[in-house]
Amino acid sequence: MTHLTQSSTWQALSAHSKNVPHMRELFATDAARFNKMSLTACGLLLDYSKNRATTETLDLLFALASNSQLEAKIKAMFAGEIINTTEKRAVLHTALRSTAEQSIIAEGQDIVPEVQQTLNKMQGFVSSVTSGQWKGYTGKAITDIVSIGIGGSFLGPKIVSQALRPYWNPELTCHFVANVDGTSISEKLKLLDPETTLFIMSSKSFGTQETLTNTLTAREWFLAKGGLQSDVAKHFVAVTSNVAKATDFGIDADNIFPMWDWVGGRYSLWSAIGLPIALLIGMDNFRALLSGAHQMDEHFANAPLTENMPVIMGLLSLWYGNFFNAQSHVVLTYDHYLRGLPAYFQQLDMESNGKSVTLNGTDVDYSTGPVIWGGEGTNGQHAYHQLLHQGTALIPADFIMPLQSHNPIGEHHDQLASNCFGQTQALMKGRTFDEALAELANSALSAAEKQLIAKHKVMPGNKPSNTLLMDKLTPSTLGALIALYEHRTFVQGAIWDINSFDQWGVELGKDLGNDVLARIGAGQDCDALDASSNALINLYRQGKI
Ligand SMILES: O=P(O)(O)OC[C@H]1O[C@](O)(CO)[C@@H](O)[C@@H]1O
Repeated sequence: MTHLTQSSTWQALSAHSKNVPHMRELFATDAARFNKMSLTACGLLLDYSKNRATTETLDLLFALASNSQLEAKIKAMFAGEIINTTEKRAVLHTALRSTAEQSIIAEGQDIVPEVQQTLNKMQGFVSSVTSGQWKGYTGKAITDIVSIGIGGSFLGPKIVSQALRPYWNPELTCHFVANVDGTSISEKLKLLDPETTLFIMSSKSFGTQETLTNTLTAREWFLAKGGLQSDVAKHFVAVTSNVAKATDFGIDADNIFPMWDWVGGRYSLWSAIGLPIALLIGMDNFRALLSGAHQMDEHFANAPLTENMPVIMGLLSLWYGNFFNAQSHVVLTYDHYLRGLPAYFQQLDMESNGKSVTLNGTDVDYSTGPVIWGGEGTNGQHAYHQLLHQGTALIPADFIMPLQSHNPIGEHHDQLASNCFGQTQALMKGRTFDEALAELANSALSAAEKQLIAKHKVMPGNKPSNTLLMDKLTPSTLGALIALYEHRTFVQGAIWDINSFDQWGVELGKDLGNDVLARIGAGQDCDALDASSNALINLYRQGKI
């Protein structure tokens, strides 16, 4: 057994998990439950009262956090210690949203000036493109941006841009290409005019197959459509920590925006990887996004554990994963602009906490990161919510909703909000057999049929949910919301004693993919691998089954 599962707090949580009353009872016996179990920070309100938690539960969870040295680990991250031990890197995405007055040391050097310089370079670029001063090769202003990148170099820019649609510059459109599937880039290129299109190649490593291939295709298209090699600099810029590789690739040195090893890919939207966002919403709004995230950083670093929003959310999710065998966690956004957020949180959390060994290499004997999934309310209510209400799996849920809509038409927002609050209530209360039977009292069914149908209508309830509210979706509240989930992921990784900042599991697939590519191109049938892989490669080479 690991130290964690051996600890008396873990054992106490395990015993306590069998004795928590149904949430109906918890609400019935405490009218002040919402007041006690909700908090506001950085423009967000978290209602965590609809959880299987009593004061004893929370005390034990906070003790677990303290015993795991969570506060010291938070300090170590903010201080730039090498907490990504397998890659020997500091983890300082928080420095990207620090104030210019701060001083943050990574590898012996204050990194704040570099961060500010890059923001200023972005500012100059954004103003040059949006003012029309930046011209394409025929002298026309840029109308279309194509952002090429994958993983964190795609999801952050795409989903944050989508979320901040009301703030877009109407003169610009942004397209996102990630997948190496030629269909993806082909369909985008069909819409574009090379004279007015600017490509942003985003790759921290500058070595990711998908991004390199898509950029080469974009460059070939540009040249085939009439652009000259000498015009490439007017239409291609790059964001990378590998400046040498980007220049070798042919990107003009002036058109390279730097990022750094101490920024993980899935935490990089705050760096120049966020350039597509900045172009669309303008630099003032981009800075407001950073500032919202910075406020959440301050809250996370300074609030006591018991009043710390990311800590509370991280602990409650761990509670269900480790003590109620919850294998997944659903994120439900009641705002069309936030429809991409579940996919963003999916990479953030699953790439970070999908780990099976502790920092010192011991196999874990507890569950780590759950499957994160979700979608947009109310659509999901007519699809997968059935399983949330009556399925056999316990799936804790986060409901996220702005109180004011950017599009306040008629009764739409009242209906959206009532669905959101109705769902959390239904999950919590459920419906008992007697209630179901009473509802059928006046129906024409026979007594036996009523008994049977009532059985099918029973909903156990006691299904946990958090509700996160904000006044309005703005760059600042969105920044705080995303930083909240980043830190929630950190809290869990810290307690599980895993490295939330590497991603070795992705590498084997990449290596074997490259090996298969070589075999496909080898000009002869493959017989060196397992029977299945050989057959699949050979069928692919023949082009028919
Ligand atoms: O920005 P890069 O280096 O192209 O990497 C893209 C993505 O690939 C990964 O390394 C692995 O999927 C992600 O963490 C990262 O965001």
